[in-house]
Amino acid sequence: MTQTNLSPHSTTDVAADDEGVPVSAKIRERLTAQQRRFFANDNIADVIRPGELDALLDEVEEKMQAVLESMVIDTEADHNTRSTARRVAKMYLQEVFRGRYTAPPAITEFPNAEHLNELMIVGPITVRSACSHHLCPVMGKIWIGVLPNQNTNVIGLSKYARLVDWVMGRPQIQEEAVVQLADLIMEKTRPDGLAIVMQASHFCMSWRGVKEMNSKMLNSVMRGVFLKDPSLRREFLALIPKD
Ligand SMILES: Nc1nc2c(ncn2[C@@H]2O[C@H](COP(=O)(O)OP(=O)(O)OP(=O)(O)O)[C@@H](O)[C@H]2O)c(=O)[nH]1
Repeated sequence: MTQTNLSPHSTTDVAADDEGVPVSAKIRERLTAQQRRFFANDNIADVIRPGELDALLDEVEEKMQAVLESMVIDTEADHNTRSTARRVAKMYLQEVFRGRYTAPPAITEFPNAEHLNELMIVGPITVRSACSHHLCPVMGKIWIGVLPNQNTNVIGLSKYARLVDWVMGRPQIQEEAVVQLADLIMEKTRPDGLAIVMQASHFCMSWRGVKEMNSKMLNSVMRGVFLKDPSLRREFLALIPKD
């Protein structure tokens, strides 16, 4: 049996036979072969092989450097922008868009031993995201309401924040982000009902464009009993603090 001693993120275990092919092309090829979507708000962690994230970082840095050069910025002489391409590549891949490139957070599930069936609300959970259109920040908050049943898995409170962080750490549009989050929580916990409200400021509307400083987008998604029971929906909405 052969054994490798390579670390999970070593660049040296990227196959040598396809040297010269950009790592993004290799990853795209796998996604296409699986007939998988790879939109900005899709997670592609499972097709990224050990070492490839480091190679992707180098590739994005190189392309970002070309963007700075096309913007006629003298990154050699300008000490402030000398490492900007690397910083931006790291920011995209390892920070603000890491929800595309990393596996979902581990979620510890507990059986609903006490047969809890009362409404539970968690929030506000901070949202840090970016819009798919301009890659401008989207900053906001989310409230999640869960109506469990006897078979629902109970998950730790902090795990809701981890799931929000994972879904929002991708270029998103708000309407799709809440739906992705709802699908994920439904899949993980299988409650009788789920309600999510998100409120966010879109910097593409304040920093640029119409330069509207105070408007926010508010949207919600309701699943299961929240769709059928108006009084439960009202109870959830009434319990969310208005600030
Ligand atoms: N529905 C929706 N729209 C969004 C979201 N985030 C940003 N937008 C909008 O997406 C639109 C992109 O519009 P375009 O007309 O293609 O881009 P643009 O010419 O730069 O538009 P302006 O922002 O009006 O200058 C803008 O109106 C943004 O305000 C979101 O989460 N949901």
